[in-house]
Amino acid sequence: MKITIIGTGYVGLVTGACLAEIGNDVFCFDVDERKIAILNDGGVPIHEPGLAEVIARNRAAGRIRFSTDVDASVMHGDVQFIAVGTPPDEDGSADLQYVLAAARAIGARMNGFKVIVDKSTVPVGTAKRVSEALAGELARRNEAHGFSVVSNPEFLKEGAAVEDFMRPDRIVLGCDDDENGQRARAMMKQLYSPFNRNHERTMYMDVRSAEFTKYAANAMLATRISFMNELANLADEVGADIEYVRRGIGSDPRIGYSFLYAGCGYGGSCFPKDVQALIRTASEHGHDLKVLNAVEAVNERQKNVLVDKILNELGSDLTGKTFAVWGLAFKPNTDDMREAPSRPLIAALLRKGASVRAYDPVALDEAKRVFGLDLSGTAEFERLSFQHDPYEATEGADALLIVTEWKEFKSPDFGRLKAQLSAPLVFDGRNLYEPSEMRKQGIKYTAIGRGRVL
Ligand SMILES: NC(=O)C1=CN([C@@H]2O[C@H](COP(=O)(O)OP(=O)(O)OC[C@H]3O[C@@H](n4cnc5c(N)ncnc54)[C@H](O)[C@@H]3O)[C@@H](O)[C@H]2O)C=CC1
Ligand SMILES: O=C(O)[C@H]1O[C@H](OP(=O)(O)OP(=O)(O)OC[C@H]2O[C@@H](n3ccc(=O)[nH]c3=O)[C@H](O)[C@@H]2O)[C@H](O)[C@@H](O)[C@@H]1O
Repeated sequence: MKITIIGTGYVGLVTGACLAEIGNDVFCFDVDERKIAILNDGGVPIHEPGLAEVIARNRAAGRIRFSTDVDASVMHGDVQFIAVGTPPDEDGSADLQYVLAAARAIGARMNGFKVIVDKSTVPVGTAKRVSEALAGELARRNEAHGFSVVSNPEFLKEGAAVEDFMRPDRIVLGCDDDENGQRARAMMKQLYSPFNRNHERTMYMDVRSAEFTKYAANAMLATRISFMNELANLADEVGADIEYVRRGIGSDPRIGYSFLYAGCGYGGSCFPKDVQALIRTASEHGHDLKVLNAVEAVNERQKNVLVDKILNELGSDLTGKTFAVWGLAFKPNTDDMREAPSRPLIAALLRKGASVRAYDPVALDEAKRVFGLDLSGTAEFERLSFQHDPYEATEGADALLIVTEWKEFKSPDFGRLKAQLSAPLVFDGRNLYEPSEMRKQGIKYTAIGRGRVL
């Protein structure tokens, strides 16, 4: 099938590459000339395991190409995926300007039946607005081509995006009931049939329910995390260990083990913005989503939990102290720094007078860029440095802080750490180590919700 992908970010690029991998003819369009130039030079602008290989294979086979040519992109695809960003607006609602710009670009050029797929995460009612934008452009041109807008939200996780796309838990398709909607549904069914393998994973529903499903999924996952973080803070107070509690409740299949890890808060480009957007949608309909408001508030507080523990241990003036920070990306296996808990943590330490030496296996360039945007020109920025080796960061530091659970941090050389740190202090925002083992190593270890064993 001929597919156009509009927006070559995390979702668009993975969608395009994976659809090419199963034999489709894919045209990836972006307005960002820099990204397209990198892709046309054989590079990949983001770090996503396995993606470079899939792109290289399909480029060599002639099944995927990258361009900033909007006319060619609209001409190419019978199916046009909109995978542009939907960042939060000032009031927390999803900013739809890029989605609607993409819709208008299609409407201004289409010359035959098209299926337009909303892949971006968009609030209930957006497909209707996309339809109106397309119809408006067609009316302006005095042309009447058929089209249908399908909602096909994406559930992939960064760091495992290719794997998630190729082996989805489910494919949600929201289609209209009219003739064009049925035609679109048949095309989408054919497009996704290779992913269904042994049983049908595709779920058909109306467009609004599909749009809502995406927000409900992210809101539920964020809720589990904030719930566990709140209990972890209580565990610290009452002298229980949240790791035992996690295992104890996860074994109940009605609860399950996934997404029960307490930590220093959830980040990323999606949970924070999608929780906010759902709260905003609700308030537009006169509803106050009490649970989700609490989920967000708990997460905001949780991003400070490591700073609180440090101040508790070292006192409120951190002038002259140096902290090594391991892990900057919002989660492992990505270079994405959007809403990363490392950002407010490092900013707070710098504000308190400390120096920070930061290390991340892949996010250093992106970290330099975002901290430059956040802090450049300030006195604090002078006290922030980036290291290319984890032990360069810890040499002579007053404490080590762990913010992202990269695999390479799971089994460090504790002897070396202890010898390097000016005092053997580790503050772990991701509960990577066994407290009893740390005690044996002679390291003072503070984690999240592990009060009983400390
Ligand atoms: N990042 C993730 O893990 C997931 C993201 N999503 C959703 O998918 C959407 C995209 O997210 P990301 O891929 O992370 O965003 P991104 O920011 O990585 O990429 C968006 C791309 O769209 C391009 N773009 C903007 N306006 C355009 C236009 N008019 N025409 C062509 N290209 C345009 C930008 O230049 C950029 O390259 C968002 O709605 C997000 O919530 C959904 C599931 C997972
Ligand atoms: O809509 C989206 O963009 C995506 O958002 C999340 O994916 P992602 O943001 O890539 O990463 P997650 O693995 O969900 O982690 C999000 C944050 O939660 C934190 N987290 C996760 C799990 C956990 O148990 N505890 C916890 O603190 C992570 O450290 C990270 O900061 C969802 O998991 C995807 O299904 C969804 O498609």
